Amino acid sequence: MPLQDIDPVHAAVAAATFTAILLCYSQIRAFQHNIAEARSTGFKYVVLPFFLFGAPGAIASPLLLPLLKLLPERWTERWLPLLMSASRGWHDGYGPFRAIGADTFVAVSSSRNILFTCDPEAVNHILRSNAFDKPMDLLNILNVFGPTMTGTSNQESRLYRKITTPFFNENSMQQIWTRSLDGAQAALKVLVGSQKSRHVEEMRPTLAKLSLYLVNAVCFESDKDCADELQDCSDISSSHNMSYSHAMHTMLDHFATIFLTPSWLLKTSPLTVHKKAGQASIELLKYMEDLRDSKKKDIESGKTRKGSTILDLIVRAGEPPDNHPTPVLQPSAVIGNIFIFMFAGHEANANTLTFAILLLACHPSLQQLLQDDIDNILGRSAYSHQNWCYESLYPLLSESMVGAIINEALRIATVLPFLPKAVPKDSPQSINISNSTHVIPANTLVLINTSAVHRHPKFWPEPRSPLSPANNPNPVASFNPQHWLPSRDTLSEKGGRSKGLLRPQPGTFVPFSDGSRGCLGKKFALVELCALITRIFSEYSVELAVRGLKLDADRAEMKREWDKVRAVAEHNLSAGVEFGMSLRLTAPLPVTFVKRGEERFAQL
Ligand code: HEM
Repeated sequence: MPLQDIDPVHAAVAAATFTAILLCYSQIRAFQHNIAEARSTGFKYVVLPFFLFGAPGAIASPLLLPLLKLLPERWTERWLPLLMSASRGWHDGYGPFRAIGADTFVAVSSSRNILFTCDPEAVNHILRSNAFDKPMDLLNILNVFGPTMTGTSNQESRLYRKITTPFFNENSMQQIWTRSLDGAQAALKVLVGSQKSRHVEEMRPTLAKLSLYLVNAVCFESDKDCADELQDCSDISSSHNMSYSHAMHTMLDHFATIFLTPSWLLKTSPLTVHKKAGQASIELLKYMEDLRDSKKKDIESGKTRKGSTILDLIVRAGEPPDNHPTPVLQPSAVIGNIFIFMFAGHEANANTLTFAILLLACHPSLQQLLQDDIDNILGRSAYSHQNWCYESLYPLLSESMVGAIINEALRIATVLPFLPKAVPKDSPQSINISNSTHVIPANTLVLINTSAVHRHPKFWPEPRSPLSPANNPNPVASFNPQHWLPSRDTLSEKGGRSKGLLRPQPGTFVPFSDGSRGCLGKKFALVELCALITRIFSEYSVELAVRGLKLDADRAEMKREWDKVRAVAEHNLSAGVEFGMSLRLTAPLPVTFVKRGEERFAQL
């Protein structure tokens, strides 16, 4: 038939049909191939209709997931929780593993297979083996300002770690200890003022500013006043439109928008969300460039001590060494790594501290045990934190109820519900579980589900709440710092004991990850949290805010009101928790800070 006789509509339909058949065929082939690979591992497998991870997943999820949720549950119960891992992973905890009946399994999709695991042997092996890399396609979200230690391959990240590791020495720990004690005092002034007790509607914003202030003071040489930073009243210089802290927190609140929207659109879009996100990222970039430039000047004029801060180490590595034309760090990596330390160095601390305080507010009797330990350890120096010596007190406090509470908050409110890893594209990796070897095919994505690891029923049995058994998960009912102090309360046998605190079996407690890509700031975070908790609870108790109760209310009435407020707290600490850049409480949970001795609900 001559070409001009072909009906264009028919031609288009034929082309579309052919393309659709080709697409279906290639999808079926890809599924067949990936199912065969999943079988070859010897693990159970589940088939996913889509691969909803990384940037395409983040765009498609808001449209697809609500539709998939409309399907009958019995069709979706095995795979939908896996597709919703990013938003629901913490809530579901061990649930998906229980549903599938295995601690390690493969989720098959046409584009890529995912190995999900919460098995301690597998977790320990994967985290400690350098052969498992980071999935850069998923983590490049962190490289918005330039390559970062967290968002790059093992090889590149090793260079950034080598440059910054010298900062994490005992001198820096001493500094974070002292600054945190002063910072806690400033935060208490903002939260409670000079009153004996005060309701605080939302504690997290103040604690987030405090953690950001601390990381800037110790790692980035900021000389800003803590009280000014906490109240957002530091001077904003003429070259900026937002305070530093406002820029950082707005940027983190809009991280996904910034990552997914092209920068030209952020600049020109009329949408408020784009404008806010764009302005915050521009402002934050300017702040980081200002820091870099003023450090460069100090280095040139010899005004600064070599290697004393993260800023110094990063900026020096960005300068060409004598007789060398190129620096060790590229300019974009200088800014990228300044950003990652600012972000990683405060967000997780603020969230962990918020959870720890709120969980203690729900448990007055545990708070009392904490304060007993603090009093015993501090002795007569209790009221003047200026004399609290890091070298002598930190080891004691970290092995007491203070350390137990930090570990328990890290266990329950797992800051990162997943640790992503990847099998290299060109070499399959084997893991041993219970004396069986499993070969994981090349390019498999590996998701260590830390929420399931930390709530694995075999290692961390959880009591149900008598108040609201329906809450799932139930951090309030599960909060049991005495897990960590077996000598106070003999719980189930779980591994050995390191000095005072329980040392859990390898692979059952990994809030900071582990191995060569484990958290570089682990001790920094633990020292900061220890100082803040000790300083706050040495002087104050924190109670759930029970409003409208008369001063002469009798014990029964007080108990009734308290139980009501606690049930709301249990619900909010479960349903009101979200994962964005890290796990956060987003529901309101007002508390009352009370001078010790003035508590109203301690004895109920
Ligand atoms: C409660 C506080 C903290 C928690 C729970 C925490 C947790 C983690 C986890 C789980 C990772 C591994 C992430 C992954 O594998 O994708 C990590 C990495 C990292 N953390 Fe932390 N972190 C905390 C505080 C800090 C602090 C205070 C700093 C710095 C001052 C810091 C700096 C880093 C850095 C630089 C990395 C990247 C390491 C690498 O990729 O090689 N973190 N953190």
